[in-house]
Amino acid sequence: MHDFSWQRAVIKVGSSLIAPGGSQQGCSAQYLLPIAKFITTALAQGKEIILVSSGSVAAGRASIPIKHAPSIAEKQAMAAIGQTQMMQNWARFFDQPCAQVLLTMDDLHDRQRYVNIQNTLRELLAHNAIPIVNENDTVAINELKVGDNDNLAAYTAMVAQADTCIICSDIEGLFTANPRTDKHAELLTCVTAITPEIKAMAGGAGSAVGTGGMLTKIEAAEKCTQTGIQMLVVNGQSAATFDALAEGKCPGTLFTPKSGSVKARMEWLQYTLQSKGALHIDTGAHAALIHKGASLLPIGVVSVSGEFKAGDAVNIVFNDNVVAKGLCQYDYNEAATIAGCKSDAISTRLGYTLSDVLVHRDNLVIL
Ligand SMILES: Nc1ncnc2c1ncn2[C@@H]1O[C@H](COP(=O)(O)OP(=O)(O)O)[C@@H](O)[C@H]1O
Ligand SMILES: N[C@@H](CCC(=O)OP(=O)(O)O)C(=O)O
Repeated sequence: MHDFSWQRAVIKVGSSLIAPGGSQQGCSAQYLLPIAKFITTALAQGKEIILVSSGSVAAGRASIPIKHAPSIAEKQAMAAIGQTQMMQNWARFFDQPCAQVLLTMDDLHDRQRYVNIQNTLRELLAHNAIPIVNENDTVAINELKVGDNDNLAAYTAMVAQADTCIICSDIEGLFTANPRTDKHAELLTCVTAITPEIKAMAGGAGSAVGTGGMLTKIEAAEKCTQTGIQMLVVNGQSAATFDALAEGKCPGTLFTPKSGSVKARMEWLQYTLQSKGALHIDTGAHAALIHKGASLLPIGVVSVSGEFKAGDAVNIVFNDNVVAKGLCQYDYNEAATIAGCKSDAISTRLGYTLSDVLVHRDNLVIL
């Protein structure tokens, strides 16, 4: 088993674990206790977790007993019923509040909404809530869908700036071929590059309730590892899996981040992304950014220039020198309105608060 360490993880739980009885029986707690115990212990150690939970359609299916293959509208109705059941199923395992976060691809594409999701997740983690993310199946049409929760977990890990994405499935990990159809298939314990050979190993879903099978897990691994996030595929049906994970061992397949990928993100921010404006800062803010590794608060900003939207890159300027670059949480008008004000006064000035900071440390590079 390969060792791994982590601080902020997305844990994705597939439909086969939420509704193991298939379409007849709906939600079940059968596999959730070891997962919940692992999460509770990790939270107590100061780690941070975001759940991506599938299962709304599979859970809701029991309440809409139809003999034919469900239409899109019928599936959306199943999701609407099953989503609340799935949330309740999780909630009974935690003392912490469980927070429902429903997303579509459209939300992830839109810069302002992307920043909003990021801020909400950050706030939920700061208040010890457990975000439980799923696709907003009741509203998403195919064109606006991520389509499967493996890729959704990868996107969530990116938005949440997690270092790890753990995919809990009904199988040990990635095998050289689908072990349900090939008895010679062998488990790969570590994948360091997503090559065409690796992609060719992946087949489709293994159960009636699963979506995408290993194919979508490989796509997710590609997204994660390219952005500096390690990804694991493990068997969520086995309690021993979570004992191993708690000891920092990967009992399934570990996909290691592409070398230089974290640096690449910063390089992208520094060199590729064009700055759309500037935040001019005072001495105190300059010292906080350079010496304390702090985020940029509005109180340290003396003036704002340029035309930018929330989520755009801006230069951070001190004494006419560009000292840093980062993604601004607010648009130009908002930033100009709150420049110089204390974070707790943002809502008085704007009528709302999107974030306490103008540029979060995670989205900032010192030049
Ligand atoms: N190369 C492979 N290695 C492991 N599993 C594979 C492979 N190719 C296809 N699969 C199938 O992928 C299934 C897991 O994906 P899926 O059915 O979508 O479940 P989940 O609900 O966990 O996402 C396995 O049960 C297995 O049948
Ligand atoms: N959003 C869907 C899950 C789609 C999905 O990817 O399912 P799975 O392959 O079980 O992770 C639902 O909640 O039913």
